[in-house]
Amino acid sequence: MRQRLAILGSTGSIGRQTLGVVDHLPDRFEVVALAAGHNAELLQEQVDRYRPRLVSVADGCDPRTIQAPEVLSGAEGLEAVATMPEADIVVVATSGHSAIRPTLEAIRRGKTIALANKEAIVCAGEILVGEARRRGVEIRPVDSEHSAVWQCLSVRHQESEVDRVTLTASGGPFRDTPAAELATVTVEQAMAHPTWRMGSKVTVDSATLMNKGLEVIEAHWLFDLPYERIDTVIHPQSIVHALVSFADGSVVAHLAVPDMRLPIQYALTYPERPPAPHLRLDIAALGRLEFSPPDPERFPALELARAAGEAGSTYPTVLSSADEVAVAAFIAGRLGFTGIVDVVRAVLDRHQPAPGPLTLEAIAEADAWARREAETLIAATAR
Ligand SMILES: NC(=O)C1=CN([C@@H]2O[C@H](COP(=O)(O)OP(=O)(O)OC[C@H]3O[C@@H](n4cnc5c(N)ncnc54)[C@H](OP(=O)(O)O)[C@@H]3O)[C@@H](O)[C@H]2O)C=CC1
Ligand SMILES: CC(=O)[C@@H](O)[C@H](O)COP(=O)(O)O
Ligand SMILES: [Mn+2]
Repeated sequence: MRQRLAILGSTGSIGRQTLGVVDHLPDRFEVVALAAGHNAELLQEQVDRYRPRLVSVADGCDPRTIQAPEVLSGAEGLEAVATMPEADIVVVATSGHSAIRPTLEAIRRGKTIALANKEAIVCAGEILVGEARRRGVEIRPVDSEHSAVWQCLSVRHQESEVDRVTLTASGGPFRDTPAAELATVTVEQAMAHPTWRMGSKVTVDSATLMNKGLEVIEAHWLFDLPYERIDTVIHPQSIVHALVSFADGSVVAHLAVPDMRLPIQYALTYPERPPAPHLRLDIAALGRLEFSPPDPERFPALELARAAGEAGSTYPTVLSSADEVAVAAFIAGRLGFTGIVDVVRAVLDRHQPAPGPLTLEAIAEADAWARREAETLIAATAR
């Protein structure tokens, strides 16, 4: 029987590549629900091609512009897609924070989660992973490094035998840029990722290395590892996606072409590996694979994120929300590149988490507060 997919963020980079995987394996998958933001034209094309029963658009996009059996909108629509009774697997590929509650509700209904969105797990990892464990629900990583760790961990081992995991980072377009030049780099330069074609927010995060910082927090929750056992290493070729070191000194690495269709396909077909001839790695043609430590002076985002992760509570939410506002301001030309991390640090410094256990309400409050603080700081910088 075909697996039935609900895709949150179908018009984005991951969403479109997920539909590419469906095209490649049409006998395995059926698309039953799609949610997008504002790209109504592309969503309609997807509806015409994949015939989902349920569709949703974000607030501000008129649902009447879409012709489908059922069209919803806003937060309720996104949640309806995530919890659609017919769906077996929910692909969470929206950008930003909107998928936190829909992902939790999907877990509560026993859906398998194919998780690309890292912001949800960064902000609410404790809640989402806790709920998934209690209900025996699988959260399958789509983010390339986490898919790689997941695959490395599939070698037979005891939990206590895992020494550490290492996430690779391309280093982004400014890997070799001197510190003095970083303040004046352009949006166009930041968008020119050396190895991956992705949405704009994650591309800028790769340039600051905030992406890797968010991924350290993501790894902490997905693999239940303390922060001191999660490393990062610069690897410009993006061929090795992660490595797992075991107690006996063995290091198991995952290598693949830098193409998201591979981790997406693995998350959808796990534990099977149907052929994907278009994703072959030509080992002999690789030449050199390089590795070096990240430079904390030029790329302070990495340590800032790690500290926010270690502080826990709503600090990761504040990190993520302030970063989202600062990245948007950078893209809009209202903030310099190095200003992104300055703003995030300043907002984190001012944060006072509410006492008590982490709840979705506390996350929403911290999110709104951090966005306001970040906007105020950016407006002051621009004056
Ligand atoms: N791209 C990649 O290679 C990778 C991405 N990721 C992560 O995956 C997530 C998605 O990234 P990416 O695909 O690059 O991002 P894009 O910006 O390309 O796509 C985002 C998608 O989310 C939709 N969307 C945004 N807000 C809402 C909302 N409120 N309601 C419904 N839909 C919404 C957009 O709709 P629309 O365009 O119609 O407005 C679009 O379909 C991010 O968290 C990113 O960090 C992780 C690893 C790799
Ligand atoms: C494809 C993917 O998983 C991205 O998150 C990627 O990791 C970004 O590249 P960087 O290694 O430059 O952050
Ligand atoms: Mn990644």
